[in-house]
Amino acid sequence: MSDIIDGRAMARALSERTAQAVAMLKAEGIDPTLAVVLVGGDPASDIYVRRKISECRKVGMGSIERRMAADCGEQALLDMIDTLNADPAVHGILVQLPLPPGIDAGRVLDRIAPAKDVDGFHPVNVGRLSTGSQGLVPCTPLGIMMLLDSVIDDYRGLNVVVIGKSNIVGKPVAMLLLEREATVTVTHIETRNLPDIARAADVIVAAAGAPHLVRGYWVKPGAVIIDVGITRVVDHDGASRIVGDCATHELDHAKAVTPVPGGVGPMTIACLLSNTVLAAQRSMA
Ligand SMILES: Nc1nc2c(c(=O)[nH]1)N[C@@H](CN(C=O)c1ccc(C(=O)N[C@@H](CCC(=O)O)C(=O)O)cc1)CN2
Repeated sequence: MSDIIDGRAMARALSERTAQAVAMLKAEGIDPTLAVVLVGGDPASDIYVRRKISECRKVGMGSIERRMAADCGEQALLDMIDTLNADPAVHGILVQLPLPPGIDAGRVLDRIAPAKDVDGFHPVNVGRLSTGSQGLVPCTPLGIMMLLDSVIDDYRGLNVVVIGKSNIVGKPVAMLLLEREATVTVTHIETRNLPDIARAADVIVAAAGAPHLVRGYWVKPGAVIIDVGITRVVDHDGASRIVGDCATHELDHAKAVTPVPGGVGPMTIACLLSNTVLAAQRSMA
């Protein structure tokens, strides 16, 4: 039977440490504050934004919520970001993704001041991550590394297969793993013989957004499996539930797996708060 890596418990522990760091900053006269921008009315994004604001409150962090209509226009959004960039009371800025059609996400993310880019998506932070220098690291990959650290001491020479080459998860997590001297293979939609490649892995990070893509026979005994997928499916009886990228019920021979829900997802928001504390601490310097 494989171990289940409890993302909820780890996120709670991280948030407790963040709450302590927030209290220390406040004692020094800094009130760490996160600005969250939501454009349009995507229901899932609305839930994530509410959760981010409520988690800020729980750790004693300040938050600013800015909601804009889907048709607000790119320039209005860029102006909003300029205002938040210039506000010394704001330490972290996040624009919830995806953005509505007609708004260029690249231009929007480029506009956020790198020192306040707590999502770590700005090209300056992407560059810092790829050169192993100090920047802000994207939240989901940061959370994945913390989950992996709970079961792996030494990554040197381990074969890691990352499934999915997104800018938010696949590419940055590959960079973090390379930094630890793992041997990293990033696969994507055009990759041939994916099951064979996966079967050679000591660690699989499945971030394809394809429900139950990773089957039991893809996984070698003792491998560690990180499931990043979150897809809502509707059962025969009409009830909806969330499933990951891995057929977890076939993975008893793995060493450890992350559940969906309750694995990587909760770490994303906890890491967002810890990145905001980091940005606030750096702003003091
Ligand atoms: N600007 C950003 N946009 C998006 C990001 C991001 O990191 N920055 N990531 C995702 C959405 N996301 C946070 O924004 C996010 C997704 C899922 C979860 C989560 O806790 N999921 C739960 C299950 C879902 C549920 O119960 O509704 C879990 O896995 O246990 C948190 C945050 C895209 N956009």
